[in-house]
Amino acid sequence: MLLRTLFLSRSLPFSAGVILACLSWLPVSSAMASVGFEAVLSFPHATDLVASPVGDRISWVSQQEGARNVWVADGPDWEGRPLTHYEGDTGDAITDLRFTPDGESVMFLRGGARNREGDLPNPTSRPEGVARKLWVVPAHGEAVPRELAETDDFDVSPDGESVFFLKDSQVWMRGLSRAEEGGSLETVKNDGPGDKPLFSVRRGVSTFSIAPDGSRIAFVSDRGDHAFIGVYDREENAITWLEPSLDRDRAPTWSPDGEHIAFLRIPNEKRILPFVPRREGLPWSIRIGNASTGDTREIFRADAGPGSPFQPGYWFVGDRLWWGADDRILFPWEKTGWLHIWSVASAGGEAVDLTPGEGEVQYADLAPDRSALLYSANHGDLHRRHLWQTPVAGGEPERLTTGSGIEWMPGRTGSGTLVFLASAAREPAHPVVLVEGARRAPGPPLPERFPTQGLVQPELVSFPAADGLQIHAQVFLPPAQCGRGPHPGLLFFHGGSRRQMLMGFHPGSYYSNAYAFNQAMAARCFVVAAVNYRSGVGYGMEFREARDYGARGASEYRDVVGAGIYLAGRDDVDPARLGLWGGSYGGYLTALGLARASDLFAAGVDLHGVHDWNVVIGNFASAYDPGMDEDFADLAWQSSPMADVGTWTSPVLLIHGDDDRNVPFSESVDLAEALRRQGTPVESLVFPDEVHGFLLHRNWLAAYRAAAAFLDRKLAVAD
Ligand SMILES: CC(=O)N[C@@H](C)C(=O)N[C@@H](C)C(=O)N[C@@H](C)C(=O)O
Repeated sequence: MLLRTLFLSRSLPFSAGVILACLSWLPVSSAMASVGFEAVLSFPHATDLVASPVGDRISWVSQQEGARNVWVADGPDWEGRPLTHYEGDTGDAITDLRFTPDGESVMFLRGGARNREGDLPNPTSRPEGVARKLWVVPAHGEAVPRELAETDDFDVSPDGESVFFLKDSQVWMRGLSRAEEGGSLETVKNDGPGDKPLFSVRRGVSTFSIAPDGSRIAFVSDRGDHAFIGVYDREENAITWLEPSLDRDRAPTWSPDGEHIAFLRIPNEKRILPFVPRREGLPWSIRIGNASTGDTREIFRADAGPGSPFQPGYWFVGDRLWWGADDRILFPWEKTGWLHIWSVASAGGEAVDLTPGEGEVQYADLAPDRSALLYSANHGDLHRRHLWQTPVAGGEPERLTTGSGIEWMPGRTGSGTLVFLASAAREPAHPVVLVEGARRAPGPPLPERFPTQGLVQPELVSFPAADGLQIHAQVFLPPAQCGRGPHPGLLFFHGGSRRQMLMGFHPGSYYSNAYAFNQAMAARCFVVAAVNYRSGVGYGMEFREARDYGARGASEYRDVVGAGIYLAGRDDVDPARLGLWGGSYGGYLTALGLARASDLFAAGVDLHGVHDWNVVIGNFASAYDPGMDEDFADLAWQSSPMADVGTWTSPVLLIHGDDDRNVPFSESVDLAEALRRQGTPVESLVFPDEVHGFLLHRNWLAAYRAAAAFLDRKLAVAD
């Protein structure tokens, strides 16, 4: 950087230029150094927070520089401590954290999720291969994790005596016992049906749920264009189907008395494709099934229009129902154009909007006594998340948190303590316990080298897209040491696209890293704008299901242009030095911007980007055949960067892991070939056996370092 400044400063005689450049470089270098990538990515990121159903205890997963571990904290001191001690950047995800019913042990899965072909990720290319296993560790004392089974899904019986798990898409069972009082749980080898599943189902089981008394298991058997819900009775050794239909039944949810099951019934619709707007659907319904007879009855049916397609929510709400107190069934519904949680009596009747207002629920769960719903949402503060609780039959929601931070994943311990995950502009995701109204942070602490003081508070801005739609972005400004500018500008586009960047560190690890990178690029004297483009979440259904977005016309490209014009129009930005970067869907918008507007955007970094919708849609929808609807396939092609590669002249850095299950590696291979053929400068960085959202911390570090170096080379100094 210094060398380029030395020899490119035209406005002063060389000697003065040298002196000024040296002087001007030193504070900038200190700013850059104060937010180095190693340091700004050194934070612990908390996920998967769970509250013990008994007593005052929490557990969560802490991921720090690639090492992932299970932590625990106990009231009243709430001092966090690790229960596991996995070291190193191994890429082994820890998920599905769960307390045993007595709160004395924590169970979890270790190992990444399978792809559609059933392959487990192996980003370190271990020659011996990898596994995904269920572990249990005592929540106190000398915690030694014990392996229970190789599986992808599990649950513990309500009495804590048995563990049920999925293996080869069938349900297996093992007894649980403790070798000694207070010791670790272990499976009792000979308790259970030996070396075969507890029961076998044709076409297998995709999910299951154990009845409150442990005597029966409700399960979903997904059979392609339809899905059944069955109930296996352990004593009768028999399966009862809940009124089988031509639809897709899912989310079996037991009544507290174990006699009934609430479930979703969603009509199959063949031509539902991802990455295109969906505003209407064949209305879905909620039914109550008798677990003994299999008889069912409808208690709710979505109206036509908004909310007619079942919307599971993004990030955390998911495919689920809740059976609340007074037999209220709670469910997500977008009837108002905003994703809310509603409730209806299990006997049927009028549904009630529990989370009214202009905002959408991101995460929800019942309080332990089922009387109230705890949820995180962005009502009144669209660019953050805060917590509320509300009675399951409806009423005025009570706000639990406010302020400039972001809160999500609320829960209550068996003792009633409110616990949640939180972040802020300079604080990555961490667990919080509310004690007498005061926040306690069980840890782990930020490392000394984390550059808290080098981070900026992003500013919220909005600007018109090329078609006038109001678009919001967070702007990260360079520190004073960078001088007045004009500075290079950098636009960031999140992926998904059902995502939203927020006014602080993000709940998701992928975007928490991206937020940190944007902070680091501001410290390198870029003006950075993270753009919440149409088809993202947080702004309601109309914005999310924007007309003609994605493969149906790339209308979100108008937001890319609007963002470029906004940035170029800032006094502190040099319009000749605008860059783009983003991953996956954000890589798609980066590529689209460079392909269609290399005159506006001078360079870009495209991580695992989408470049041909007909390829990527086919990767998600195996039945998709471009030949079946040539008009759509042509529109999808015209909506893809590959269609406009001929006008792409600006340099690009392509970064991709070759075990990418979301966006095939070939998307970057094919784009590179097309660009090379026409002499467009293309650089690349490839990670063998790495998946879509990089599992290895070192790969994120390498990617961000390469991206920053590339953007520095192309944009940092005015020609
Ligand atoms: C079907 C669908 O929408 N899948 C998305 C979750 C998805 O994989 N989108 C990618 C194109 C993408 O953007 N992936 C990451 C970055 C994400 O945030 O999902």
